[in-house]
Amino acid sequence: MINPHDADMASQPSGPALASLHYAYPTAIFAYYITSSTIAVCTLQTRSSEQSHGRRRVIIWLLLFSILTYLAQLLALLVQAVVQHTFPSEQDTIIGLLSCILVFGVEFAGLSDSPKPVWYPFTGSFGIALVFEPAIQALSLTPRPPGPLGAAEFFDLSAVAARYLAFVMALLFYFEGNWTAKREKGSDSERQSLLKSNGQNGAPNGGKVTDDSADGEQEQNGYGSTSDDSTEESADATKSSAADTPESPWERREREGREQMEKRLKEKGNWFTYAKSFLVFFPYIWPVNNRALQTRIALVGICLLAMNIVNVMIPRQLGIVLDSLGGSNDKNPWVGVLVFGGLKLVASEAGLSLLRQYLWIPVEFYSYDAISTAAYSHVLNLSSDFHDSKSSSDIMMAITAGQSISSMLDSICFRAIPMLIDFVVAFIYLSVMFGPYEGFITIATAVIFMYIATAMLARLKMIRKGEVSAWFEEHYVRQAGIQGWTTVTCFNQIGHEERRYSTAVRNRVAKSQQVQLGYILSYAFQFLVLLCGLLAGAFLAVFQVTHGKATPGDFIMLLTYWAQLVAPLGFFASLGKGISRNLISAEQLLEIMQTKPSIIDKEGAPPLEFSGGKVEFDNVSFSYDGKKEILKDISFTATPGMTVAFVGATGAGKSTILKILDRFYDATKGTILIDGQDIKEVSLCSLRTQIGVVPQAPVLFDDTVMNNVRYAKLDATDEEVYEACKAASIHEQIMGFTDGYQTRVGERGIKLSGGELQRVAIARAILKRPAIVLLDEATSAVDTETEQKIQEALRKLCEGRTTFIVAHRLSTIMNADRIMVITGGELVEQGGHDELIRAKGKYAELWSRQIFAKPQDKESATDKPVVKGRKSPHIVNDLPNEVANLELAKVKPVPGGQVGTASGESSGSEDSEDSTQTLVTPGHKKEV
Ligand SMILES: Nc1ncnc2c1ncn2[C@@H]1O[C@H](COP(=O)(O)OP(=O)(O)OP(=O)(O)O)[C@@H](O)[C@H]1O
Repeated sequence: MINPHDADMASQPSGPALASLHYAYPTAIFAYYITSSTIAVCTLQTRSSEQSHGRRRVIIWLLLFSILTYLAQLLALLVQAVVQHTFPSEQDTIIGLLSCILVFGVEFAGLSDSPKPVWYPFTGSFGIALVFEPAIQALSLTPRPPGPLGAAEFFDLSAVAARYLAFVMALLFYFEGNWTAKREKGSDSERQSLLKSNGQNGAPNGGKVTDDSADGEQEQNGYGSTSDDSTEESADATKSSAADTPESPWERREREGREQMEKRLKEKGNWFTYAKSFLVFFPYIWPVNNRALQTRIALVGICLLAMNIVNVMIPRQLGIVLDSLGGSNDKNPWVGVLVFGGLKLVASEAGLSLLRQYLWIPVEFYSYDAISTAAYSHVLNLSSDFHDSKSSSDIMMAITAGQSISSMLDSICFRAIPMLIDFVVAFIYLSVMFGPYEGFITIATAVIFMYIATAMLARLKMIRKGEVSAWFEEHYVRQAGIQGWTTVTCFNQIGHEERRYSTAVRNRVAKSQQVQLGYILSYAFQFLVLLCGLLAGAFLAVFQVTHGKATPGDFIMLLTYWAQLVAPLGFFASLGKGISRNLISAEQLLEIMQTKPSIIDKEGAPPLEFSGGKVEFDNVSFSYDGKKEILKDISFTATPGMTVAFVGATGAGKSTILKILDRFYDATKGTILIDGQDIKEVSLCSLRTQIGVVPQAPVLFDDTVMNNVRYAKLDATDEEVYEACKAASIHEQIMGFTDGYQTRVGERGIKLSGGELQRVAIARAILKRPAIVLLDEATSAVDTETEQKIQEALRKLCEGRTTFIVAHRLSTIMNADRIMVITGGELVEQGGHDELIRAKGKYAELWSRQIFAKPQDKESATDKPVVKGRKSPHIVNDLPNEVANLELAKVKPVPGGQVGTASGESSGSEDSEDSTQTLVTPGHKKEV
């Protein structure tokens, strides 16, 4: 039975003070929670929160209990209203209770989701509740006539008291948990042995697994940190399978980007300063000196604002039309429909949206153009240390990441910001139309929706990762089967490949189905949240209409507005994920843009003034990584026109000398002078203009022979190119190609033979007419005639020029003006061939080892395929028989005919440092 006094209470409207408290209470909690959580996230407190709280689970239960008390109060009020047919006049009480359920529901979800939360957003909310709850209760009882409490009043009061107690207990448990944790920490450190226990970081419990909380969350210390097999087995299957599968290149890139982002985020300390580092891109996004584009951007902004206004006007107009049809207003419905049609047109893809996109096109391409070209130019200007440390595919991916910055801005400017404005407008408009709670319901529903949608997306992450791995696996198996078709067929393994592929496809399909199911469930749940919000809003609107405070048209307006507002919410929920993915890509580009080239011109560096080409190395040392010295105190002088050959074991540092001479790297100690000028003091461009390089494995562009040769001098005439090719003894051969000089050479010059490739590279160097030539001499197996042609071409290239050769052929070494023997980065000997032989040192040793080696089997070499880009053997004895005999004559034969034995046995080990042969070097018998 309902007490007549209770009925009085139910129908009695709240006073203005109580009503405002009903409004203010959830609003204050919500505002505090959102603000403090945002601060915690932005200042990275959520990341550094390492401690799990011992009483977290109890506090979650207490919070749930409080939510249930709100629900109980709400139900009691509704039952009372239905039974007494006094549909509640206390709208502020009902909406207040609904809002409290929503707000504390969000907190409940937040607390349950994070095992190690930042606490102040929660404890602060409980504190605020402790102030508001008694105030509201006191005000609601004040106008009450004296007498015993009715059943409803008693129930209400009990619910509030129980909730109050729950909040107090939650706070007490929180402080008690903190205090216990502190005390345990203190006593642990007191009990801790002065001597560290066996490398376990002094773990006081001897490494035992501790259950540190009532939650049962385990923190593993010491020995216990080794994972238990049984636990692993029972772990989430998806997780373990994801951990087992090897990382795909895509996953690696994602992981590295994420790690990079987290690292920088930690360094910056919070999201604000982190975001500031992206200001590097500002000039590429904002057309700094372009008024026309700036005007377009301003017009786009106006379009967006206009769109926000139209978004309110459409539902409002629909309401007006409906009211005019129902007679609630005297407006002409025909005109109303026409206006409605006009507004719809403006809002459509043929209206403002068209105008906005039209205006935006040049701006969008401006930023693509600016970012892409700036990134590409920056990468090209970076030095060898950068290019040697990054894979080309990673660099290319990073350059295309410019696109993600544009799309991130697109999402933020054209979708996120307009949506936020829409919500603020909706909040204000609905608050004015239907009272503040209608607005509040809108905002609260949107926030809860996004919270839930984001949480669900995060839960789907692991399954999605599995799907991507399965997709890569499928792709890999398919590609391997098709690429290796010949092998598959030769070994009769078509059946095996078919089975392998079908397993991969089935695995991928299973994973995709899981993801799909996850999405469907997530959408269903999100829809339910929106439905709850809509019902709450509609309930309030119906209340207003039935009480004559609003028209049916307003109700229709609300429904239309609601539908319009919530439609893009799905996008908003995934915005965070999209932005973080774009940030990861942008991070990779940012890292490159922040890398400074290590080899740069000094300010106002003059050009190199060439006068002959004298090169001096003065105590030059070098290290690639700053730790291991690759070159140690190298000093020598090469006079103009001299040919210097570097010999030494593989990895001795010969090529490195050429690299620092061409300033691909700078010497870490000492100076390099060209014609008396320090190469670090002159401009890089002028230095490289004077130097011509022929690498051991030349790389050509996938272009015509003509364009490849002309690359050395872009304005060279055809005649000049022909001349260079003639000098390089390749002209005739090129003329024999199907398209002559217009023949395309294929990727990296794949369609040319080894000898042709080398001579095209030499022709290119000849066309450049360098003053100094750097040659990493190749020893590809080519036929005698080609080899002679190459030698001839090289002779023409080096004629009269200071030349440095990393020499692999005995003939080159012996013909050099000066031979430099490099061992372990040190210049151990230098001098002419005969001089060094007489010195009986390291060179004599190397030389004698090779001179007894069987010369290349030149007949069979003609048929050998040339392996391009392969490191050549250390030194090759390419001497013609007569010269070899002459050289051999320099060696005194020893009794026993050891010479003949050595030459016969060493054919396969010319470059082997370890081969032990009994050899005779000038003057003495030696074991090598
Ligand atoms: N970019 C690099 N970064 C780090 N170390 C490098 C780099 N290039 C070469 N090195 C190391 O420097 C040492 C000298 O290399 P370098 O290429 O100069 O030897 P080399 O005498 O020319 O050998 P080879 O005759 O086989 O070409 C080697 O140990 C090599 O591993």
